[in-house]
Amino acid sequence: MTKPQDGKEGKEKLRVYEYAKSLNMSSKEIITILKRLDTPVNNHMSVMESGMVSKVEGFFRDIKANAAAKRAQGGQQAGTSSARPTEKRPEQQGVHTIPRQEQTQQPNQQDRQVTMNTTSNNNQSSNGTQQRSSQGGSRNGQGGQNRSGQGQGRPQGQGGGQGRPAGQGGGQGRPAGQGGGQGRPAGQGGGQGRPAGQGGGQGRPAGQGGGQGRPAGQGGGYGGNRPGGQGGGQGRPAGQGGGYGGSRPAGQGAGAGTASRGESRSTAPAPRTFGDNKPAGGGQRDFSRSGPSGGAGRSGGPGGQGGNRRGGGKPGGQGGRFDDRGGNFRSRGKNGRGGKSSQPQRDKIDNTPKKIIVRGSMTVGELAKLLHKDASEVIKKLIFLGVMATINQELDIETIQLVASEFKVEEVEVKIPVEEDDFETVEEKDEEESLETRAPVVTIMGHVDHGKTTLLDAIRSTNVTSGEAGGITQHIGAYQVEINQKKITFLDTPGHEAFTMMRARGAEVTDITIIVVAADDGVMPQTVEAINHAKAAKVPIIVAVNKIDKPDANPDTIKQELTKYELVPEEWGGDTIFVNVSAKQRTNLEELLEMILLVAEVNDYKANPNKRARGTVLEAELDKGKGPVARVLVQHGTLKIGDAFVAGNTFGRVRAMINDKGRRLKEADPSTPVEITGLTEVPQAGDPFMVFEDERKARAISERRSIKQRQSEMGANSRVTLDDLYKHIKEGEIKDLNVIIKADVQGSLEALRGSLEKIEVEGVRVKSIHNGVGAITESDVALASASNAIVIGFNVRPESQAAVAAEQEKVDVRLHNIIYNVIEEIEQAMKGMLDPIFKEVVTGHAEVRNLFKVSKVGTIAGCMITDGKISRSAEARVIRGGIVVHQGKIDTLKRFKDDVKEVSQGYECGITLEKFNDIQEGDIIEGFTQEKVER
Ligand SMILES: Nc1nc2c(ncn2[C@@H]2O[C@H](COP(=O)(O)OP(=O)(O)OP(=O)(O)O)[C@@H](O)[C@H]2O)c(=O)[nH]1
Repeated sequence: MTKPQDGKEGKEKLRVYEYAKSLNMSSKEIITILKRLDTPVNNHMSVMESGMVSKVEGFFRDIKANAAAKRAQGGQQAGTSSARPTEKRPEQQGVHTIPRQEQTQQPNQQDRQVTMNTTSNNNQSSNGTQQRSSQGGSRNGQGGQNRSGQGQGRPQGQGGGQGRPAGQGGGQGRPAGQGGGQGRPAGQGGGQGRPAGQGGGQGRPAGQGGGQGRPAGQGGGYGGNRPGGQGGGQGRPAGQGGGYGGSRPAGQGAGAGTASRGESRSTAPAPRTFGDNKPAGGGQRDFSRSGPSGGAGRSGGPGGQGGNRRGGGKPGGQGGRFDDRGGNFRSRGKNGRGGKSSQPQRDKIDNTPKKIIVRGSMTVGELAKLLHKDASEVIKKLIFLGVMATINQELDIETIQLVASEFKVEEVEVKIPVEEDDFETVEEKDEEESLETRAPVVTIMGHVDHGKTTLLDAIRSTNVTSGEAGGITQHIGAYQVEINQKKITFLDTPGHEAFTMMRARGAEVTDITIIVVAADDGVMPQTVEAINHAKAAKVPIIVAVNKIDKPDANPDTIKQELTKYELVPEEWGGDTIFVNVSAKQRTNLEELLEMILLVAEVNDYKANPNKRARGTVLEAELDKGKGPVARVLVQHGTLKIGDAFVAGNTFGRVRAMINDKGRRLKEADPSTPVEITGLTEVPQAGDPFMVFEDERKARAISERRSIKQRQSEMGANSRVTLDDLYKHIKEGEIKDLNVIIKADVQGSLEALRGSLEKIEVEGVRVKSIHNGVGAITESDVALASASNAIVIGFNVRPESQAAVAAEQEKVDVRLHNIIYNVIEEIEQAMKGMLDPIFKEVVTGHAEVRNLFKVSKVGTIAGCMITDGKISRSAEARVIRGGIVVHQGKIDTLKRFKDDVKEVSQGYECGITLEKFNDIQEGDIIEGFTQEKVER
């Protein structure tokens, strides 16, 4: 009692909930007590006036006094021996057992119970808890009595023995400890049926239960008006009945079940119970029921009532179902008012998972299942979160996370499955902060003999001698050099064939290209090819003017020539970096490397190293010793030993990894080239590579990919051909037709290119991505394949290998010998590319006769259709005095209150226009549509 006072003193205004808290009680309990004391309050936030506090305290004192009296009485009735168990042992058991609910969910209650129990032994304590306890105590006391009353009825040992073992019996329904005291000693009564210990745990706190039906202690409740004591005995322990509202005095209940209600109910059940193994004291059912209610009864009190009712309500026989019926109990508890708060917890085992894995959106029902909850519980949470949802409603991941956190799920792991079979097409978006700078990947291209290989070797050996003294570089398709503490990765397959082949396979590996031009030779056909390949790939170009050591070297001529290909040196106002080098003499190599770093810095190449690896197979072969080996460039994530992966249509597990220096690696981060073993088959260069969680999955994916590839090889190709150009354009919104022109002589080449590039019909134009004199080569086909281009041969034929490649890659090669035919063919194909022509068709007119201004809707024009019809889907223009004042869409079209699709001549209708409210009486609304016209 001091507590509440303290609380009050501490604050100006003491709210009900604060006061309740200080007593370790619920607000509802306090509100109920206040009501009984004729000082009703509205809710838990109401202010406790000082008078109220003292009233409540007085109330508690009365109860304590009553309880003490009853205890004394009970003691006499039951005899000391039986009384003891009730008060001490059983209670204690109960307390221990019960905690199962309370420990997990309501520690306070546990405390309360304990206190209560204690209090029953020590009624004198004066603080809030004790008050409660004291109530409890009284109940217990009663229970004790009741039980004891019963105790006689059924021998302690017996009842429990059979029906439920004392230890257990209390079990859920009700804690053995309590009621048991006398009626059946915990130890005994419980017997088999249900262990006292347990029962208590869940059903109701040991301390209370009053052994059987319902713990006497409870009955006492706050102020029961009816003599529960007696009835309690068998039917239901008096104690409970008492509860708050109980009309009978709790204290008494115990007895023989005399209580008016007690009897009727209790008696009926009792027999069964007994018969069934339960100790006489209380029918099992009674027990059980009462147990729950009473027990629950929050040690202190309210439970009591519920207990009574229940006890009575259901015959003992049910007791056996304790466990299963938790739910029932609970709900009844509520109805009965008693122990509302504790009861739900009793039955509830918190089986909410600590962690859930979410793989995309799911329905409310699915989420409920995942959370081990009823859908209704999830829906309830959603309502709290402001989302009205049905069981079948889809929830997005964010909402799922919110709901999960509401249920106190500690971790929600979101695993969005990627379209795993076509993993190369899936673009993984990384958070900006997860990205780290990676080394640029460089490819060297250029004309034959201009020094590509020499340059690559020079760069590599420069690096070897400087950083990797004595190291022997391995050929693994690429190597890394380090300059100024920054790495650069070079693909060591020179030439644009490999580059384009990669691109044709969808692998965008290169970040920067170096076009090598020999200063003594100048720009040659393959130089141009290389430039075109790089441009088609939209990769920055650095020009390395090589062989400047040669006496006839003339770098400026090279610069001059390259301006034709839009490669203008910076010093001439362009943006292309030119570096004069001598691969042979290793002149200016550092400057070249620095320029690469500069371009890299500008482009800020980044990747997320902290995820599973993805990359591209640079080369692969069957090694006699190692089996299939693949040289892979890791582009995203980090590749680790033991990772299961798919490479193209093959799969494997990384057994060993070596880098370009021949060192064994355990991990390879982005831009690192590595040679890996552990494949089951040999993939192809350019194949995409990706790590999966396990080998089984990797195998399944690779198998599906193989099947798919075979199917697509048999099926239609996806390359652009003149025949299905229109279809491709429609699907892909292609607005340029890429062509590669090969001709017999420069003159006809220029003529053809000029004519084709002039074809430009309404935004669609021909783009010559590469042209040259001579036969159609494999490289032309590869470029066409990579760039979705058509190859036009004028008076030339494809080389045999190119023909095969074109066949394989499904590249459309058109061979002509009359320029006019080429142009006509291309023009026709392009017609399909044109956007359709639309013609406006006026559907009708409406005259605005009335205006209705409706807030939130805007101005509704009450119209009469004067001719034709107006459709909801049509566009409309507003004509005022012959002038068009607005053109836009119709928002709503109504006949009376109904939305309609169209209204015809002679009918009235209401029209609102999208984003236009300035309509006036007398305006004419003209409805019109756009119709497609064939070209
Ligand atoms: N004087 C001089 N000769 C060079 C230089 N770079 C390369 N060479 C020579 O040019 C010839 C061709 O060099 P490569 O490196 O094989 O040229 P490439 O472009 O790789 O040739 P392909 O592999 O046939 O395409 C070799 O004899 C080199 O020694 C240089 O900077 N100065």
